[in-house]
Amino acid sequence: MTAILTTHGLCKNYRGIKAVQDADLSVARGGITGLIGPNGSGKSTTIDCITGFTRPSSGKVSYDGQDITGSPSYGLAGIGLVRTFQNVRVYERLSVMDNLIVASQSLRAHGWLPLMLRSTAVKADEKAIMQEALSFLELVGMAHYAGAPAGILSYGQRKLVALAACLITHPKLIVLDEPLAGVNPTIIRKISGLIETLNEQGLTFLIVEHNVDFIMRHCDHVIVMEQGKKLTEGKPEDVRRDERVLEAYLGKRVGLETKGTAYA
Ligand SMILES: Nc1ncnc2c1ncn2[C@@H]1O[C@H](COP(=O)(O)OP(=O)(O)OP(=O)(O)O)[C@@H](O)[C@H]1O
Repeated sequence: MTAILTTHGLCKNYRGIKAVQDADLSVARGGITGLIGPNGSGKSTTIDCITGFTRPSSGKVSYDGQDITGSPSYGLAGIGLVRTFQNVRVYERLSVMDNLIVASQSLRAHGWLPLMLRSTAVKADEKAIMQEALSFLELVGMAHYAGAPAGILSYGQRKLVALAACLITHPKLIVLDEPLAGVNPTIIRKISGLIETLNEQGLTFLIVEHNVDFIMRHCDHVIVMEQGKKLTEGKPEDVRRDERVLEAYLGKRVGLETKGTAYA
């Protein structure tokens, strides 16, 4: 498989802290790549650099044949690179439907005059967006909340809406930052199923997640970070057995398969 995203020599320093050091990473187009590592190993900083939420200190990020190093996040959504957050973000006072419409509208440009006059093109566009938003809410199982304020949703439900808000931008690559953290087993199963279904439809995923069982089951490639550097990468079954990973991630005497997780 060819790479949709690569980093070369990626570094990010925060004053004295080398959060990411010389990381060469690759995400295969059409695959599900997992990024794991102990707390503080640089996973979040890496995806922040990739998705334009922080500027790398040095190194290069390439996506879909373009150099996107340091590009702001809002520009990246327009070329199909979007992400979710560990601390899920929704507009609490807007309805669930409007949350998706805002995500969609950020990519559409009608110009101020057609918008002010609510031209036929704008009205037709609005109707199409609403239909599309509803279909994505149905996909994530949240259509019955379409008219409800997003502020009433549980943490797990917000994660589903945030995923739908990504999908309405028609991404090629979605970066998921700890999609399972803090959600119940039912929503974990829902999110797992959605990732599989969307991937079968051609969507590429890069997933940062502490739930190692989930990563091993769903990813076709796993990258392991330790202390800001790439420790190793490979197929889940190889990474699972790698002594360096066991040592770095969990301590020498504990195998990855023995770590208890909420994943069912
Ligand atoms: N804004 C910041 N300012 C200073 N140091 C930071 C900042 N962000 C991250 N760091 C440091 O960079 C290192 C890597 O942090 P990062 O959050 O990327 O790790 P992580 O692997 O995502 O950890 P976790 O799994 O706990 O979320 C840590 O030592 C962290 O304290």
